[in-house]
Amino acid sequence: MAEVKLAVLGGSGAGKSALAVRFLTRRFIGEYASNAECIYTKHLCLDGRQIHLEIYDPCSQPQRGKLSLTDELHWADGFIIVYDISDRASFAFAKALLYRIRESHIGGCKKMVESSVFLVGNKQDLCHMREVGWDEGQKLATDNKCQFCELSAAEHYQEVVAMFMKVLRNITSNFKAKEKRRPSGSKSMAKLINNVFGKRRKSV
Ligand SMILES: Nc1nc2c(ncn2[C@@H]2O[C@H](COP(=O)(O)OP(=O)(O)OP(=O)(O)O)[C@@H](O)[C@H]2O)c(=O)[nH]1
Repeated sequence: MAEVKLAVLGGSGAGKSALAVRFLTRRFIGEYASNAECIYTKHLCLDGRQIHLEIYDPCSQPQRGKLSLTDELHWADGFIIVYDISDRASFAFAKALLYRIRESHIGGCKKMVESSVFLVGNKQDLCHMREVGWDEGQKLATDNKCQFCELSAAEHYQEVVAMFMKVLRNITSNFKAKEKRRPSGSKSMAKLINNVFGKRRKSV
């Protein structure tokens, strides 16, 4: 079973917990304890493939033992970067997070990292209090070559599921691409030995 680790990152109050819980339980819960980070786990079937999913939802309150951003970058296979369309500060925070992810693209090649990052403008239902335009979000995503959508964890269950499934598909296709790229050491070594000794044996 493929293990997928997804970090949902963003500014305080952007709706990280609301999005994760909405995806996992279909329910929108108004208030979450913001002093606890959690890792939700879920088994799901994606295109016929069993996935063991871990979703990391950090807490915004400074806390002893809390994962640092560097830890989060090393831990996750993919990222959902959330901002609140009615809060420009959360958009600035999302921009800084995207920069850090691009700069750190640990292990994976740049393209793979970009495809496993999804920028989400949450709280679209608060359009009367909008501070960040859709086009600003789209431009930030284009500049960072990642996917983008605006939605509302409060009102859009289907859109939330579709967004999570899209980023999970990208992550698992990255896994397959990495598998293909991995030089199968044993095979190439066996081939090398065979070529060397095989030839010699033949010539004897
Ligand atoms: N109107 C509206 N409110 C939302 C939406 N998503 C989350 N909220 C509210 O925004 C507040 C913060 O939501 P959380 O999910 O706790 O946000 P968070 O990013 O996990 O917050 P921290 O844990 O403090 O970092 C809560 O009061 C939610 O009810 C949404 O789509 N629309």
